[in-house]
Amino acid sequence: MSIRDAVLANLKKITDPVSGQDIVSAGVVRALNVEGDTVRFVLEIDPKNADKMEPVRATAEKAAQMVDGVSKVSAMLTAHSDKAPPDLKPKPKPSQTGPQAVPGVERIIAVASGKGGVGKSTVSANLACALAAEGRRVGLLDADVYGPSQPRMLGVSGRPASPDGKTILPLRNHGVTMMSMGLMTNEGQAVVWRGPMLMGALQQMMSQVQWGALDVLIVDLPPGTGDVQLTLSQKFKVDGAIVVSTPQDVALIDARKGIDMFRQLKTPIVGMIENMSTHICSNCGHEEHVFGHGGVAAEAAELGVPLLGEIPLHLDIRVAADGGAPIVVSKPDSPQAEAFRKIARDLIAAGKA
Ligand SMILES: Nc1ncnc2c1ncn2[C@@H]1O[C@H](COP(=O)(O)OP(=O)(O)OP(=O)(O)O)[C@@H](O)[C@H]1O
Repeated sequence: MSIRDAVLANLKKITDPVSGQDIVSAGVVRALNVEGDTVRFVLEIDPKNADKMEPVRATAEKAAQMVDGVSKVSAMLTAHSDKAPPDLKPKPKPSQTGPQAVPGVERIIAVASGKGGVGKSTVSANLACALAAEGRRVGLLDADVYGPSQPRMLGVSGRPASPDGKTILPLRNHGVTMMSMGLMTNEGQAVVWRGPMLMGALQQMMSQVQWGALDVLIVDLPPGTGDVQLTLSQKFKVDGAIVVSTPQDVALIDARKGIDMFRQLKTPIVGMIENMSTHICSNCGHEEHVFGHGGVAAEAAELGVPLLGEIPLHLDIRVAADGGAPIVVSKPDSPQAEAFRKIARDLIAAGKA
């Protein structure tokens, strides 16, 4: 186990007195940095809890110190307000054209799929939580207006507040700051989203939601190659796209269309993920390939894009997502969670997330 993983494992044993979760899952541990035998991290807290959190800081420092190979630890408390992170967005100049960065957001990664139902939202939720567990500041925008699923997957309910009528306060769980376009409409009300409306809503999500400072904003796109994909890539500087596919031919044909679209839009392709790869029976351990296996690896090789990982088809992944705590949070040590966590670690190591 690396020093970083061992430190994270020790920090996970400490409870955040505010949320009741462990301090890593609660997103309190930030900017964990290991250099040789020196470990540094910050605990991001609401300033009004400073007194309560000082003993937690001292315990966290000791916990990191216990790890073999660590000789120096620096843990600091930094102020953060869950309710209203500082608005880091200067008003855009009217003369600005072309794709823009979102101030305060270091990178935007789009998660796309050619075909619906291949597990794009499940992958987005697990990647977001896995990156947060590694200490990254992560935002997740559910841009799937036709079937928003992130509130359920991340276990958040309620509607986002807008105290001043201008800014929108996102929701937060498992260390991930989340906003869903589906939450902007009335529950149970079918909405026909037309192109201009979608464009307006997406821009509103980027510029009016108080994301705070983020290392990475993951955008869970609707399936296919429609208006949301176009608007996102044309209006905002998208640093990379991940295309999720199952191994079947029908899904792969659509995944190829997705990759073509991003290439035309000049959005760098981070890679492909095969979801619902091998299935291992939870009763007998028998391995079978429900949708085939390796189809995405072959397609990725043909298209010249990296294969980021293969996620097994496993009942626990669905049950966890339906239960509001993705598998990387509810069973972080399972092989299923490890498949997601490895992708997250590789993305960080490659400077992509
Ligand atoms: N690896 C997996 N193992 C088991 N179940 C999975 C896996 N990936 C996704 N699922 C399940 O498949 C269903 C569809 O997944 P999900 O909603 O993530 O797909 P999607 O591609 O985002 O769909 P849509 O196109 O409708 O937005 C969900 O019930 C989810 O829990």
